Amino acid sequence: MTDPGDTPPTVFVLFGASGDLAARLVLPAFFRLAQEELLPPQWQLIGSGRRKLSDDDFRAHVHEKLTEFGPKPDDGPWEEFASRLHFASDGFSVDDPGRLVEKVEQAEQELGDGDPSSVQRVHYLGVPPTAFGPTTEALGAHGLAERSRVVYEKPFGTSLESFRKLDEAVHQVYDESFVYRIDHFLGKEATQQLRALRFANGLFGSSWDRHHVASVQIDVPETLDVADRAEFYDETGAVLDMLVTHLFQVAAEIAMEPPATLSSDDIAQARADAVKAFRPLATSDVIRGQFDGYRDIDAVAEDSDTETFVAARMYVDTDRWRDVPFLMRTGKKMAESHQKVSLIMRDPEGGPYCAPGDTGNPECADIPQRGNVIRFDLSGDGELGISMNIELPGSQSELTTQWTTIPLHDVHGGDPLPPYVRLIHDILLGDRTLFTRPDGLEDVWEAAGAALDGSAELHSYEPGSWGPREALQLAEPVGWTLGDQ
Ligand SMILES: NC(=O)C1=CN([C@@H]2O[C@H](COP(=O)(O)OP(=O)(O)OC[C@H]3O[C@@H](n4cnc5c(N)ncnc54)[C@H](OP(=O)(O)O)[C@@H]3O)[C@@H](O)[C@H]2O)C=CC1
Ligand SMILES: O=C1O[C@H](COP(=O)(O)O)[C@@H](O)[C@H](O)[C@H]1O
Repeated sequence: MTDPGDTPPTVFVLFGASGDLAARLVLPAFFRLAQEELLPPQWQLIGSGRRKLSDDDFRAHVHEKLTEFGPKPDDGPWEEFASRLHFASDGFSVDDPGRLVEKVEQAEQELGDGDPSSVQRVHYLGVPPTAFGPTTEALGAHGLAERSRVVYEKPFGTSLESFRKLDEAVHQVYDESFVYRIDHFLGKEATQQLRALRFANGLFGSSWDRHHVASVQIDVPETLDVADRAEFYDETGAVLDMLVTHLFQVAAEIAMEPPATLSSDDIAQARADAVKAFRPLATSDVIRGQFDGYRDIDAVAEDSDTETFVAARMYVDTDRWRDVPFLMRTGKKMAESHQKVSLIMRDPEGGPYCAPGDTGNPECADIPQRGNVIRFDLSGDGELGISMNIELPGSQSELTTQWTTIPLHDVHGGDPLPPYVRLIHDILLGDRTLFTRPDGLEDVWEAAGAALDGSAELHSYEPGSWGPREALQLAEPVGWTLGDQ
């Protein structure tokens, strides 16, 4: 991580500071950054909300949430951290800025060492998506957009139309270079490894195409329920919550052509170009599912047809990936929780070994199915894995599949960080590499095709299963590498 020592004094405004995202992800990330000494030398955080809270009330709230979600305040430096927390009550809108403008001015007087205009502002919109537009407009109207970066949570739009409307509203106030749209899967440690493994290793870079890869799988089953956020979930569903956001961005990281450099512009451009090449999903390429019992949850409509599961088979229309299925799957209340990205390598041809059932050479010896896989585990600190077919040591002549793994927390000298810690650090330093751009997002809606247009049938599935049976057929002939293939 880059030393933040040169970062100017910073006022960080957290809209939605009393909400769930702030409690579970943003405030813990801030505290971790303080622990790692990765915050600017001079900073203050102002929570913003419609309720009335004093600074001390807010500090008590943050203490309670850190105690619940970690890192624990007792691990320090809590007192120092708490002294930099403030709260601006009474909301923030074009008509009424509440207490926010005066709180920001006060912070800038304290931080600016006689020059408040030397203080940079970061506005983090941890509010419901419907509040993105009005809050941005209010930032412009009350002069708080000056000297600032603005951060949007996902989803940034729920359709092409709402995306364009929001994008226009944001650009009325902000130049694109100051806008940071979060997709936290891009901030995961193992996602960074996709680029490193491929572009820094000739062995893998030369295999990264349709000649060597039979199928790409981005598999994110979750055992998680939705009962504690049912209202949000019933309006959103798995396609918007996960598929066209996180899974598509990871697919773009895999599918991208080599960027000219590692600059943030080149990488974001490569990712955006990859999304542009996604072929719109056809109805036969999408399986939507809903777990049995979903409609009995409070706050879920009795006749809800929101999907809690989606599997999709996408093709990327570039010469590199022609005819290689990108299989994506995610759902709630499934059998197991994983976040695994796998490149399943093609079986060898023309030699003494071949795939089971290969009729070309009746003499050849069978190799294990899906024996050669490059895998990225995005969960937790992340892990890389490669499976190979090797000769079983001993007297018998037999192949077996063996995995070799690199858990990222074991890498000597490394210090894996949770995605929100990494992303907030990048925002403070002005590095936009891991954030989405409007050109990349606009094409997402086109690619979503049948996943969003309502043409894909809704199947039911048993809680604790791997989803509807139909999703298994989607992955044939290679099959999913997880679960009951
Ligand atoms: N929770 C999560 O795990 C994740 C959330 N997100 C995204 O983060 C954002 C916030 O999510 P979450 O914290 O769960 O949501 P919440 O419903 O908890 O809302 C956050 C806060 O925003 C304020 N708020 C609510 N409605 C409005 C409004 N109309 N205008 C202004 N402020 C409002 C409320 O504070 P007050 O009443 O004090 O004003 C509330 O506490 C959303 O965009 C969500 O999609 C993204 C990934 C994960
Ligand atoms: O954004 C979201 O992501 C989580 C899964 O990601 P994790 O890294 O927090 O495990 C998902 O459960 C949630 O539904 C979705 O909104």
